[in-house]
Amino acid sequence: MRSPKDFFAPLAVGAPEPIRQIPALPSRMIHFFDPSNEKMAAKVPQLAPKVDVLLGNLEDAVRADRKEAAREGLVAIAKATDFGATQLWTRVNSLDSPWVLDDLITLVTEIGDKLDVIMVPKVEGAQDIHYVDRLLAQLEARAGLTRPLLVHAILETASGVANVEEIAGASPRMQGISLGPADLAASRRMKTTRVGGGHPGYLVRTDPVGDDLTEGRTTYQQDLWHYTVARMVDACAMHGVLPYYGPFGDIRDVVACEDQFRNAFLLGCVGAWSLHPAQIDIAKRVFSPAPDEVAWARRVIAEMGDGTGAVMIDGKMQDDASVKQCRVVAELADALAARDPELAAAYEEAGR
Ligand SMILES: CC(=O)SCCNC(=O)CCNC(=O)[C@H](O)C(C)(C)COP(=O)(O)OP(=O)(O)OC[C@H]1O[C@@H](n2cnc3c(N)ncnc32)[C@H](O)[C@@H]1OP(=O)(O)O
Ligand SMILES: CC(=O)C(=O)O
Ligand SMILES: [Mg+2]
Repeated sequence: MRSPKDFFAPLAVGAPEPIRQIPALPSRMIHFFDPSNEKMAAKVPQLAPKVDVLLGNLEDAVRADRKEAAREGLVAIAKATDFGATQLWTRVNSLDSPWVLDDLITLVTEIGDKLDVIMVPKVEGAQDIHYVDRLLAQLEARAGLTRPLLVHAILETASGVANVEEIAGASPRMQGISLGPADLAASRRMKTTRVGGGHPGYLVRTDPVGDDLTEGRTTYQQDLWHYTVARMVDACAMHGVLPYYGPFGDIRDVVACEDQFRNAFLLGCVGAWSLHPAQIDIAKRVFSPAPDEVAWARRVIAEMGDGTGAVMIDGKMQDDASVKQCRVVAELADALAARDPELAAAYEEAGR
């Protein structure tokens, strides 16, 4: 086991100092693109100002015979593009694949100064993060990087979920964790055939009235991902890293996508993946607190003064605990407004 003190020292001579706090940068949508797909790649410069995070995907959804092209495509795009305040992330291939070593060596060496976060798929436990942590330190030292790359784990195996707390705390590089519902469903041998979202068969039913077991019994669909998302949020909060909902594969169903993203937002997630341009605005809308909620939060904070004691506002009791929730909302709103002038104006207007 690593001593907590080791977290303050680089894992290779010449590597940058580990960071002590994960920056709370806006990351409402992690927008995936395949750098080997010319049509998608061509859209990157116009998408960059519209998203918080652009992610060049090298793993699943990139054909095996396009892996090298995707890696080289990402290097070329990163070198040629000014991303402004938008973060550039990548998802490398899984640690047991024939591609991941070259992914990491090439990307850190060629564009390590442009990349913010490396997403690692199919993380099973702290050992996977430790492996990546040391390798990144060696590569950073060799590339002369001055800023450490951060690591994001995808929670998409049964053992990953069982070990999520140790994964979240495995390295000072840990930036966040995303739910990976598709691989997770396969790993758990769930009987679904979808990428995220609900299932009409997963439900509860009200009791029968009299002897009729079929009529008049309302059913309520349940959320397949509630347990995992809630557990992931707790693990992330415990270790100061950020939780995300992952992908919603039914691109056409923008309504259910918004519902699933909102559940994750309310439970504590800071963002979700957008797989298609149609999902960008959904994530932006959902993961930006609503202007009336922000106005309310700011009002509670103002009326609570030093934040202690109890007051009544519009018939609702407020105390130290509710003001803390309001600060979460207000601080998120401030961070997003600093990046998004339209949102800043909407928050301003709602507060009048
Ligand atoms: C379980 C997981 O691992 S999820 C993560 C891995 N999966 C991914 O990354 C998937 C990324 N997305 C995609 O591959 C595509 O969006 C698909 C396959 C889902 C749909 O692609 P298409 O059938 O081309 O969608 P559609 O025809 O609606 O696309 C419209 C336009 O948007 C472009 N586009 C589609 N998705 C993206 C994207 N993610 N980023 C940028 N542009 C995109 C298309 O190239 C097309 O461009 P055009 O107008 O110049 O022809
Ligand atoms: C997100 C992802 O990789 C999955 O759902 O499998
Ligand atoms: Mg996966």
